[in-house]
Order: sequence, then structure tokens, then C-alpha cells
Amino acid sequence: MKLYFAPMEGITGYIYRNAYHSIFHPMDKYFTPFIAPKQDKTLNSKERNDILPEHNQGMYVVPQILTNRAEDFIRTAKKLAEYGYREVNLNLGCPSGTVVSKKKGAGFLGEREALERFLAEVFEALDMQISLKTRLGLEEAEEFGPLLEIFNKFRLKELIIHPRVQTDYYKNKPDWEAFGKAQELSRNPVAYNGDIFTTEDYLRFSSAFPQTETVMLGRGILANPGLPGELAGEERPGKQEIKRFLEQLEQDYREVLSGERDVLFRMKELWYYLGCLFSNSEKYVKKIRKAQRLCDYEEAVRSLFREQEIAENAGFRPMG
Ligand SMILES: Cc1cc2nc3c(=O)[nH]c(=O)nc-3n(C[C@H](O)[C@H](O)[C@H](O)COP(=O)(O)O)c2cc1C
Repeated sequence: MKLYFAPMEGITGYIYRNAYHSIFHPMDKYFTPFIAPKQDKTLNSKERNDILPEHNQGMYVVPQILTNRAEDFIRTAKKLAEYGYREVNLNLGCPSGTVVSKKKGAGFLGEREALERFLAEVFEALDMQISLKTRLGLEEAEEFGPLLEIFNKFRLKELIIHPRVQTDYYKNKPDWEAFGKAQELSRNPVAYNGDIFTTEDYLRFSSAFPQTETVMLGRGILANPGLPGELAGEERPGKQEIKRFLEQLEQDYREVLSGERDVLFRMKELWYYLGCLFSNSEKYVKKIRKAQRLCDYEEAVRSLFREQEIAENAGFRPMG
């Protein structure tokens, strides 16, 4: 099985990617959080930093683009090609209201004719590998049939399916039945994404879909960076490795972010997920969330490491 690292805006930029890659199981591909091209400019400095080859040494990275304008996609992809990229990914899954109302991300799935024209233009203009990361539709899984007919007209590098619809956001369960049907009917290679948080989830998935060769993991890694290694048969990392990972992240964020508050914000955000890795973590995570200074944050993390263990049943659990 090939394992891909899902793009996660605000979290899995190059700093996170490098820290992960230097300590945990190397992934077959890492997808960048989306680049949203503006009409006047190709990449802003955050986007440029994220894809610079010197910031992504030793990893196979696929930049993701979020747009519904073929000319913006083409211009951005050509820019990425100048940096050495041969593969790009189109975001057809982002469920956020502001994105969807502009008919981008999952919103583009509701504009089938425009989407087909977009893909025709992009494939005509680019000599690059193009993959799609898609949901099933806006409201119903049935929307995917006609979408797949469109996707089948193009030679995609791969079709990565997160089998939810836009209105699900991250609620409900991924629709495995719809995924199975899509996999059967797709003329392009298919990869699966969605709610693989533990080894048990993975085994359940791979016994239901033995022919699926690629799984993309997202929140499962944020909650347990040892998950890909576990799936590859490696031992679960101990507290030492997790600690080293957090120290490296904090140090690298300190180097690139302008002030302590930004570093603190980044580190605190991670604990929404990482709390799931430790036994009895609630009260520590509460303290972490309340920390106003990095030193308070560090103290809360130290006491968690001192007093708690990695939980037997570690794995992402949505809160609330
Ligand atoms: C905080 C966050 C940011 C995300 N940003 C992106 C993104 O930039 N591009 C994208 O295609 N998907 C994005 N996603 C969706 C994930 O890539 C993935 O499809 C989703 O989390 C389901 O996979 P999982 O259940 O393994 O987490 C994001 C998800 C989260 C939770």
C-alpha cells in the first residue's frame, strides 16, 4: 500500500512536513496545502516558501492548487514546473462556505460543464501530471456518477476520493459504498482518503477494498504521527520521539515566524489533534489551550509528558 500525506491548510506546511519526515515513517507523497492563485500574482511568499525545493529536500511533494479558472491553474502549474515540479493536484474538495460560494473546491463540483471545460483547457495546455482530490458532490453521493464520466475523459495521474459530500463537512461517515462504485467505474487510478485514524480502521478498509493501492492520511497523522509507521509494521514511537518532534517544530517555527505569539498559536493548534495520543490528556490540553506565553505552554506539555503515557487506543477522535 502506498501512503500519502493529506494537505492540511494552516498545519502541514513545509515546517511540519520536514519535522515529520525527519522523525517518522517517510510518506510516498506529501501534498501541500492549497495554493490559491490571484489573478495578478502567481505565488505569495507563504506559498513560495512552501514549495521551494530547498525547503522540501528528500520528499516527493505535490503542490495543490485551488481555483476554477483554467488560466490561473495553468500559470501556477507552469511556475511550479520552473521550480522542478512535474505533478500538480487540483482541489475539488474544500467544503468551506467562502470557497464553495465562489464555486471553487467542492463548489466546483456543482458546475459540471465549467469543470469539464476547465479540465480540457488545462490538459491541452500542460505537459505535467495532474491529479484531482475530490469529494462525491455537493449534497448527494449520486452526483458522483456524472462527475466520474467527466473525470474519465482525462488521463489523470490519479483520482483521490474523499467520499463525503460538501454539506457533510467532516461529519457523518465516509461513504464506502459510493467509493467502491467509483473505484469500479474509474478509468484512472483511484486513491482513498477519509477517517483512517487507527490500524484497525486501516485493516477494515483494506479488507473491504483489497484492490485499493493508495491511502491518503490526514488527521490520523496529526493525532498520531506514528500511524503511518504502524501501518507499515513498525513499532509505535515512544514519548521521546514525539517530544523530539515537538521540539523541532517549535524551534523551526521560532526561526521563521515573527513573534512568540505566532509560534504559540501554531503549537497550541496541534494539540487539538495530539491530545488524542495520550492517556487522560483532557486537563493538560485545557492548560495548553489557555497558555498565554510559550513558557506556560511548555510547562503544560512537560507535565503531560511526565505524568501520562501514550494511550493504547490512540487515534484521532473528533471533539464536540
Ligand atoms: C485543518 C484542515 C485543513 C485542510 N486543508 C486542506 C487543503 O488545503 N487541501 C485539501 O485538499 N484538503 C484539506 N483538508 C482535507 C484533508 O486533506 C483530508 O481530505 C480530510 O481531513 C479527510 O482525511 P482524514 O480523515 O484522513 O483527515 C484539510 C483538513 C483539515 C482538518
